[in-house]
Amino acid sequence: MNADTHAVAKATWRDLPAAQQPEYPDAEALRDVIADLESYPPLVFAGECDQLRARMGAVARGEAFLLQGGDCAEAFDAVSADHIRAKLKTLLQMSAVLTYAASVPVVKVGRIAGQYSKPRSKGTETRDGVTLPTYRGDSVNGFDFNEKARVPDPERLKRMYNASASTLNLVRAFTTGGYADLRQVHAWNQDFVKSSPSGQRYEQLAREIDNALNFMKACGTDPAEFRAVEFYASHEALLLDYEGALTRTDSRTGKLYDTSGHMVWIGERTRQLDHAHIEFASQIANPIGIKLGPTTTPEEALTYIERLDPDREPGRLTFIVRMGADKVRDRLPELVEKVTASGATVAWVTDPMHGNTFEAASGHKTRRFDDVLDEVKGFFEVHKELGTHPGGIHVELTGDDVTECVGGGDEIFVDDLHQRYETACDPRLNRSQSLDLAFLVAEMYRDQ
Ligand SMILES: O=C[C@H](O)[C@H](O)COP(=O)(O)O
Ligand SMILES: C=C(OP(=O)(O)O)C(=O)O
Repeated sequence: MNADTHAVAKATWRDLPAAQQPEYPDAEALRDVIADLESYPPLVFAGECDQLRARMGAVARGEAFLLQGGDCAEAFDAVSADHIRAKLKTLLQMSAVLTYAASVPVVKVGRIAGQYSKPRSKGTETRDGVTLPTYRGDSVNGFDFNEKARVPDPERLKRMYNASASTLNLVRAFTTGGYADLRQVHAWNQDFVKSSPSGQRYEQLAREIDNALNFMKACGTDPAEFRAVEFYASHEALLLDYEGALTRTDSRTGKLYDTSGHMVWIGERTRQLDHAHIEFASQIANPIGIKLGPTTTPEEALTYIERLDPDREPGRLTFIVRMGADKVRDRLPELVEKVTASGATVAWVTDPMHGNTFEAASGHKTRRFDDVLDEVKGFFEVHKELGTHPGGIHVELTGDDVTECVGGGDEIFVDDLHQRYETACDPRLNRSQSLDLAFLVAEMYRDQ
């Protein structure tokens, strides 16, 4: 990166309308924070973003599978070794199962170290006759329902930077320092299979993985890949003040990179073609995701390709489809057909969470495990029918035993939701539901 002055000279997105941005009461305080952020070191190196683009290229070509997952909204008070370890452990366990079943490399990407900002459906929230600005993530305002907490505070952008830096530091230590050893991860999976009520169903697959590992051990094979894993960080590029301040010119290539994370995505609520988020994404060289909801037209999808992947580089662009279990089989085929016919090679990934949210009678936002699974099934069916590659899954999950989504092998009932409902925004799969999903997706992948 260039040395001291990191500010991007021509930020073409700044003059365009941007949805979902906080209204800060003190513009000067915001300017000061942005100046500080611009002086901070990058959180990731541009070369790592290039490496992930190459890995995503393999996903787009059908030679690898993406596992992208983590919290809906990270929280500053959850930046602890226990939370980070549990989340990472769950992702590693899922990835071990998927790697074996898919027989292709699994690209591991966390919704982590930057996922602190939330787009919301409503600008305000009313409780007992009191109306306040909605909570927009710890990077913007406080979760507590009082006037002071809900005022957007630019100092929180610096806290997001620091929280992301310490999370990334621990993730790098865990993934390269021995914690992610495949034999250890497999032993955790064996424990899950033994102790989970639905575990018997997965015994066969777990035994096959065990045999494969024993065979390699007997052959004297002990590859370095068993002891460390490549793991990348991603988040929604929502707050353009923050993302812009961390966007730097790479001294090797002269290109711009958003150094707040390896991969960033543009959400369903901010993907307007003539708005700032798409323009921002078009300027940076990171691998980019775009969430595609059920109203996405093939023309829009083709325009995203024109704008974001003009060089048609596999790995540059990932379409993260979140249509809902009831719509994916109807709406996805036309998109995949037209994109494929255009000659572009994008990665297709399913987000089976965001189209399947509903409010339980208790008032908790929740999702049914069966709907999540059904959307993944629909996504696989569409790709099977069209002869294209179901490139991966993007899920909201936690390593903790929360009760936020209903169903799963270790079944959570609607009446259980209140017991450990801890998400700051949308409901996440808990550890056992996440592992159930991995085993079930592994079975689907094999059938494919
Ligand atoms: O995570 C996605 C969105 O931020 C979330 O679904 C918005 O939730 P809301 O509809 O309660 O605002
Ligand atoms: C806001 C999100 O999703 P979407 O843009 O698909 O609603 C998200 O993934 O956090």
